[in-house]
Amino acid sequence: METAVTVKDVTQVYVTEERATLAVQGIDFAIARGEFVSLIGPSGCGKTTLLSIIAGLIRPTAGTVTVAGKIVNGPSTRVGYMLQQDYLFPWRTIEDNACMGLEISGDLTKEKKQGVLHLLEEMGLLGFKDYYPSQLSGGMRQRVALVRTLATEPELLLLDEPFSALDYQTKLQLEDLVVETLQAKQKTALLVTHDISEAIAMSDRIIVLDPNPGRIREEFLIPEEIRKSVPFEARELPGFHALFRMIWQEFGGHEA
Ligand SMILES: Nc1ncnc2c1ncn2[C@@H]1O[C@H](COP(=O)(O)OP(=O)(O)OP(=O)(O)O)[C@@H](O)[C@H]1O
Repeated sequence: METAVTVKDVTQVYVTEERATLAVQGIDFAIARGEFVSLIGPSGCGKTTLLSIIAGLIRPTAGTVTVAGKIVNGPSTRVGYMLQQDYLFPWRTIEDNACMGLEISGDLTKEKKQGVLHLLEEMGLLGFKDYYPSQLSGGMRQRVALVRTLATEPELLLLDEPFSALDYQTKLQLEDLVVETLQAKQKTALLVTHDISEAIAMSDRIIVLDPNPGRIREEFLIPEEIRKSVPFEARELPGFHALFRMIWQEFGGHEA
């Protein structure tokens, strides 16, 4: 299987005037092309730190990351980032917001713009292309953020709790849409979430981190019957509940 991402012996120490914090230590994992991996673990175990390192936003104190065989040493269009907040510009239309990533990378050709319109259509947003963000619901705005992220055709999508600000029903709908879209486009994804159900329903594999310092504690491979179902239906399978209980017990029934 082709490797899309390698994280090799990554350690991050944050140094401030008051203290040095060992945020993550000796993190090693790889993600295959087209694989969907979730990172879960207690607050402060270094999930966002790891995503920021993989995105090239911060340089690790030690270790290396590669995406599509190239060492990450700064932000690049090979990596797309989707966050809890949509960060749409209120004064730009939906179409113009969706084109932002391409505009910033100086890549907004006629064909690429056509691609954005196609993505908006796939997300059921084409009829809203001339609207402004304030005229859309939270779920629709997150779909625009997804279009903006996919428009630059990244090799890897980093998803940092992109559904946590949405109501439960919208969150379930968006989970299905994201999984179906990423599978159809054979995209590689790394999701950070506090929601164990979301991680099981969406992923091929879950990496559990321990805090102080952040280290890999355990990995769970998601059984095929769950992987083959869309997240909403996966939640109904008996194997889903067994896995949920197992991971829940790993956390001692505490917050993930
Ligand atoms: N810029 C920074 N400067 C100093 N310390 C930091 C910085 N960013 C994170 N940390 C520390 O590094 C550790 C890991 O933080 P990080 O935000 O990566 O964890 P997390 O697992 O994403 O947390 P949460 O689930 O609460 O979002 C924490 O102890 C945090 O206080």
